[in-house]
Amino acid sequence: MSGNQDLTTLLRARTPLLVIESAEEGRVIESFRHAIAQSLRPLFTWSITDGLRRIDMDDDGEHAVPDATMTLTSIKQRTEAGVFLLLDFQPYLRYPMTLRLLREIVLRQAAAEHTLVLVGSKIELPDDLTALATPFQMALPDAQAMAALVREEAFAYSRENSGRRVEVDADAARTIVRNLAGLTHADARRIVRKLIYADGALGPADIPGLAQAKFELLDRENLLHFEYETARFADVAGLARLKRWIQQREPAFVGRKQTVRLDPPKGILLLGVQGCGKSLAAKAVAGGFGVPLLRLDIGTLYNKYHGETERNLRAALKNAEMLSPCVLWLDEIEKALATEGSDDGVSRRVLGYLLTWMAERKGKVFLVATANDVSALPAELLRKGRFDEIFFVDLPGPEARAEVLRIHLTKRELNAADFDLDMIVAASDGFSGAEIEQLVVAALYAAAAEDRPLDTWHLLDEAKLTRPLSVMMADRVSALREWARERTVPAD
Ligand SMILES: Nc1ncnc2c1ncn2[C@@H]1O[C@H](COP(=O)(O)OP(=O)(O)OP(=O)(O)O)[C@@H](O)[C@H]1O
Repeated sequence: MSGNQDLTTLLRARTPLLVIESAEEGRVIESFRHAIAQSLRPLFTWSITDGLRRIDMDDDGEHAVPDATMTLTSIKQRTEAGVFLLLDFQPYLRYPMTLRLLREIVLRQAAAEHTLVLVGSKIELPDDLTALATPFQMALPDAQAMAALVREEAFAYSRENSGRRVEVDADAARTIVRNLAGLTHADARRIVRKLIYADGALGPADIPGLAQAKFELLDRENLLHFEYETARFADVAGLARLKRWIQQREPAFVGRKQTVRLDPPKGILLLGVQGCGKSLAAKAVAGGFGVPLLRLDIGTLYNKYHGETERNLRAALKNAEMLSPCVLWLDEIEKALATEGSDDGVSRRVLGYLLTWMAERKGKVFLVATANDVSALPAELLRKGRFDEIFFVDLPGPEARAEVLRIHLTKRELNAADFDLDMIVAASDGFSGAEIEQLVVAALYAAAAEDRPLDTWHLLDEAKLTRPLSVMMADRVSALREWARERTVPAD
């Protein structure tokens, strides 16, 4: 359960034991102060430092000593039913006497209908108590509360800086408020303060920093990778159709106002020959949408957390939703989802969960799955409607090869016009983008060894020495192309 309304209901119902996992103790206490007004019961807090204190009215100064057992005994003896917030009580849950007293109070073996509330960042109950406890989740702040929090922080900055006003870009501020969703008050406040105090302004330049800070807060278990480097489409040679597809969908994905209502795009599968730019394209999709890129390596989830794959997948996808709008990249999806083999049905359950999530996800999470080996991909994943489109990323044709050369020469501060690109393009037939890049890298070493500037001949010599994958694994590549012809759309 969550929300202040629900809390009032739980107190009215005289729920005997509530468990609240939250690091925001102050907010929990405040919520109870509000909720208690209608329940007509006295409200107490207990902590090891202050003992038991009444907080809904002036304290009577009659504090029980901080000892946990004595406190519970005194609660048990009270005839007037009260609500008791036990702060950081976890360490005492290992003592038999404490547990017995808790159970007696909760089971109303005492006369009064008390409500005990365990509050702490992490609370693990013994089985006996779990059955008697009601977990309660504090409501996260809504957009209105986030906007108020941003205003408060801007005001605080101004007060501390001799009245200097924070420069606020209205559009960026709206995006910031939207992107704070999913954070607690304390975390959101920390981030906003950092953004404001960095330069006394809130503007578009703060949005990537916000995504990164939010990622660091949410993905504490390192289930996802935040890809700091997203590519620009200009860094990717070829793939014209894929680029056009993304550009057409960008307004609908980011939610820009349009005359016609378009369904937001959900995701694509990039299948293709190794080294032809699938990973690069995934990065460029995030760059094209102007949102962060998160990579989920399902294969690592299996190895890293043996026996907890499904729980972690669920947590990773939830984190991605909290970080939306974003692109979620599932790399080498076939390795994780191959349902043949003996892993006790884990991959089948993982696939099932992923398919359900794809169909029902709420946040703006655009999925980019990449795969090399179609034979290992489960048929369910390829069924119509799962992805918006399945693109095939083939070996680059002559024009795309020239572009790959231009991109990688320019990256190394060389002028592509100084080279005979036509000759190199002809000599690199069947090369992948990665192999062409390697050509440039190796030729540069050869030129450096001769102490001469790089020229066309260095590149041609290296091309002669290269045996591309498409030759070494000709059968596999042609089988993949054959398969793709009928079932996919060419990315170029
Ligand atoms: N179309 C391209 N344009 C520019 N560079 C490219 C292109 N294709 C590949 N490259 C270069 O090759 C590198 C490796 O390519 P990338 O990892 O994107 O291929 P991939 O298809 O994902 O390969 P794999 O299936 O092995 O993961 C890229 O980082 C980039 O430098």
